[in-house]
Amino acid sequence: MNKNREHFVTCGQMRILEKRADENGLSYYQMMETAGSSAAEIILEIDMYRRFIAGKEDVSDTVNSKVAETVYVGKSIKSPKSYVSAENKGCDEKGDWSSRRKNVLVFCGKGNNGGDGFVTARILCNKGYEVTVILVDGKPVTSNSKINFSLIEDMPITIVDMKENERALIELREIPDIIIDAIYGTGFQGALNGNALKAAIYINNFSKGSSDSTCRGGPIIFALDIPSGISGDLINEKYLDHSCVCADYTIVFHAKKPVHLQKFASGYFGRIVVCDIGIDEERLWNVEI
Ligand SMILES: NC(=O)C1=CN([C@@H]2O[C@H](COP(=O)(O)OP(=O)(O)OC[C@H]3O[C@@H](n4cnc5c(N)ncnc54)[C@H](O)[C@@H]3O)[C@@H](O)[C@H]2O)[C@@H](O)CC1
Ligand SMILES: [K+]
Repeated sequence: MNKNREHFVTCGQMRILEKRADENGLSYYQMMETAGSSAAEIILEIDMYRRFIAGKEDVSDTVNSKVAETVYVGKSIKSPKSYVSAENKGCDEKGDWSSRRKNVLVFCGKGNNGGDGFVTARILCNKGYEVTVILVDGKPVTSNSKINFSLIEDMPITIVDMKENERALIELREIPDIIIDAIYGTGFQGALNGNALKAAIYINNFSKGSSDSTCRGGPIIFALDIPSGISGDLINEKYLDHSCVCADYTIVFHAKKPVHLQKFASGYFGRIVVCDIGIDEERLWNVEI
């Protein structure tokens, strides 16, 4: 690897790495579980910290360095059901720190980025958050995303399908405390349209661009992997769709994608936190195929 430039992988390279990881003992399911659960940990940490210092002082730099220095490493993965019970045990200890249950809106697409969103939704629910999942493009279609959707269906999570209810966003009564964008990640190309565009407009109503939501009021907006509407491989400003989601934090899985390095798009990412999902890139590039 060239040490003089910041490390990144293209979306195509990411797909190859995930495939090789899956063939070499780290399943697609494990990677999704790690991505979603690590994202939940990061969100919990930032939210608790924000609450702790709310209104007292400007701590944006402290939060930045605290989060940036944290490396989120993949955990050993068990069966889907064992996760749910493990999280429930943690809930008694950690779920009661809030006098008011905080509202989380998780916008999920039908692909694997949406699958990450279901994992995050499940964990935040088990930690005592009041979670609403918005299905932007209807029910999930990828196999791991379907499994993770099935895990939240019986939980006390409100699930709203924008395909079935055109007024879904209008009917959202409360201003959320946290918004999670899990509509599109590395599988997206082009420009937002339809319900995804409506969702991005809804989210961006709350986003204040570069102003730091850790200190300002209103919901904190987290994007999983890439703010929806931005293509991961984009390197030409001409093709940037400005209706994309504008996040306060972007939680990037494994490594930055080319667009994360582009100055012209930096206003949409907020702070970037790169999160290890267990992929040993050096080894995987060298495995025999
Ligand atoms: N492959 C895996 O197992 C893993 C994937 N991960 C997550 O999965 C993401 C990639 O997942 P996918 O490859 O399923 O793709 P995405 O979930 O990013 O998006 C796929 C969907 O977007 C649609 N789409 C693409 N361009 C569009 C456009 N212009 N308008 C409307 N719809 C459009 C596609 O038809 C497809 O249905 C990553 O960013 C990451 O968040 C992580 O969970 C880690 C493991
Ligand atoms: K996203």
